[in-house]
Amino acid sequence: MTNITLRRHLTDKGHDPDLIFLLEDIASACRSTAYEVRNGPLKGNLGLTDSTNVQGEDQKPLDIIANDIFVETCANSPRLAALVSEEIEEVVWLKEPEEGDYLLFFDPLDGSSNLDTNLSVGTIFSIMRVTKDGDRNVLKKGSDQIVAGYALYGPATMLVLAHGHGVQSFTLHQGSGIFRLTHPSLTIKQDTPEFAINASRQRFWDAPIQQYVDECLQGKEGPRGKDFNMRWVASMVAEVHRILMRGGVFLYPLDDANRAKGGRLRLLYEVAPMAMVIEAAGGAGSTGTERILDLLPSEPHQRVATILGSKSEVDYIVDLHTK
Ligand SMILES: O=P(O)(O)OC[C@H]1O[C@](O)(COP(=O)(O)O)[C@@H](O)[C@@H]1O
Ligand SMILES: [Mg+2]
Ligand SMILES: [Mg+2]
Repeated sequence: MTNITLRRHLTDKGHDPDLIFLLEDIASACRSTAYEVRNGPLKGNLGLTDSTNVQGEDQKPLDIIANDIFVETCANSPRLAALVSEEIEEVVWLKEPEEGDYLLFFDPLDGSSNLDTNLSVGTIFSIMRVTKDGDRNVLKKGSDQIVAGYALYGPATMLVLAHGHGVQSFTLHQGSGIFRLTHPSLTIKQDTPEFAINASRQRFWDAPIQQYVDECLQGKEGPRGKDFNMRWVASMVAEVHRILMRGGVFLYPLDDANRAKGGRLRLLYEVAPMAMVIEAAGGAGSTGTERILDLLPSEPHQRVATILGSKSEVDYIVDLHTK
């Protein structure tokens, strides 16, 4: 562990004090969420609530608790103009937007189907800027993000950030509650023998995904000439973190069962932030036909096909789509 705290790191990189203020609020919300997740079974916060979110998905008590923590903790950030959350249907405007103000996008609890089984979950977030006074447009490209990252609530709580200076990971020190820099420069291996996909959906996949997985499963005897390993945690934060640590590719493609909805994962607060982290670490993110960071959303909760991870593997899957 180094002695470099999150605040010191952000200050050393010369960020605007209002942005540091907002990032410290986000870190504080992640710390509180980690506490609630750890104590979920003791506080009776597992299982389901009676409510569903805007996407028609069942909400868990901790989805709502984490969302409330983020709204309460970040709403007073001086230059934060609006919040877009997976758990809130409408954009929450906090002030009249002025040029240079911030927009915060977040998935308060990602992978929440893992809560009842005590597996890793996380929070995903992204920050963009208001480009002119009075502009209430939150539908911006991923390439407009100025900071993106996630918190992983695993055996250790980690905060991973991409903010124009590579990718770093900070680990929450349980005693002091301070996030300390533990991984100063994360890069993703270009090549990987590991893929992640929910294989129970195989009958719905399009031909390029069928071919890709089929070739991986053939191993050394197949056209790829090497054996592949497979993992599926069903928690995107956990999968992306594994990919940052040891390489790999994550797929949640468009398929016959999710095509009408546009895919499974949400662009603005799940996929675009992860694509920014992955690209900043040297990886790639694509829908199969387009770079994720180039997509212009048409609504705040838009879903998108997702292929993220080691660059040569993502490129290989994109090639299969163009053939
Ligand atoms: O249950 P499935 O279909 O495997 O989907 C798992 C995916 O859904 C997610 O849980 C969606 O996120 P939420 O938990 O925020 O709804 C991802 O983290 C994960 O990759
Ligand atoms: Mg999610
Ligand atoms: Mg969620």
